[in-house]
Amino acid sequence: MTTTQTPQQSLATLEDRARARPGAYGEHALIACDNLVRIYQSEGIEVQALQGLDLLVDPGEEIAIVGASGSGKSTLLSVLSGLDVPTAGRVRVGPWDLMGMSARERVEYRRSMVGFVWQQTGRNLVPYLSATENVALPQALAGVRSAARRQRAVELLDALGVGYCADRRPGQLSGGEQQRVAIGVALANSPQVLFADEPTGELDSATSVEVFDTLRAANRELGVTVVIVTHDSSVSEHVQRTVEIRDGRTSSEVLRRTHTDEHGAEQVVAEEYAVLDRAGRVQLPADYREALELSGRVRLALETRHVEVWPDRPRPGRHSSTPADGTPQNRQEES
Ligand SMILES: Nc1ncnc2c1ncn2[C@@H]1O[C@H](COP(=O)(O)OP(=O)(O)OP(=O)(O)O)[C@@H](O)[C@H]1O
Repeated sequence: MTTTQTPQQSLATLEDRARARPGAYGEHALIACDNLVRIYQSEGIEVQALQGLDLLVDPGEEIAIVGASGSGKSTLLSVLSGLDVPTAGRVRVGPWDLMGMSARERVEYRRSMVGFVWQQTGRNLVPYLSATENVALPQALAGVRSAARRQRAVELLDALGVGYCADRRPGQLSGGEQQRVAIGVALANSPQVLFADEPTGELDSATSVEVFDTLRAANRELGVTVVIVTHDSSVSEHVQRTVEIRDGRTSSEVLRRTHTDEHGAEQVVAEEYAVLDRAGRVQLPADYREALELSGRVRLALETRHVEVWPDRPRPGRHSSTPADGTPQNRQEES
């Protein structure tokens, strides 16, 4: 039997199908890195700094990106800040496609969409200007009128808890105060994203906590999405989400959330997740691999709600490599 569709029906069918189709990768994210590759050529040697990195950051998140030296953090930050273009992949921040920007668009992107705090305080602040004048400066470059920029500078410094520093120059501020004023400078032109590169690298741990608190205030009270890049893994105590980069790829995440127990007391729970990339690859943490001596080939078993990973170890007196303490149904056995 054949059915005939009216033009309206077929149009409705097409629309339904289009709506049911999965959206583009990361379409609701503010920052979407899709399979980013960055290859450096240095004296005939190729270095793959980013090796297919995927990362999504939602609007309003505060995240930290951590990783050992050489893992690719600075390369990723250079790409996201519009200073460098990846070799392959796609990267979008808000409406800006960072792969296809002209030089002029890059300047505009850096001026209006993103703000920066660098590790070296000298790079963030002009030494002969007061804190207020430092925060007013980027606004002047963006064409904001004098009275309005001064008012915003004062309000920003107050909101960040460093209003008392307003009339002091950087040389009259502690390292922590300088970085907190620098956060004000970064937020001067109301960017949607704040990138902080090792913002506490030159500070002791007590002062670092104050800077993290200020970044949190920027995130929670002013609604700015905050991305902190650091090699300091203790940062995960100060943010809700920590993404670890290993060998140029996102490898694991720590998520912190507040849990209320049966007595009404609030507890912070931190859970570690592995990251499954879009090709289905997952990196097992080193301590898991070492505990079970997992290496090379492993056996997978699909269970109703989880996947098991077994060492591929022969049992004494057997030819098969079925694990000694269970019989997983692997894919080969099922088919
Ligand atoms: N301009 C460049 N030319 C050649 N190789 C580079 C260049 N920049 C980075 N690399 C290499 O790319 C890899 C990733 O470097 P990257 O600086 O992104 O790592 P990182 O995690 O930021 O390290 P660190 O914490 O030490 O700054 C390293 O092997 C590095 O040597």
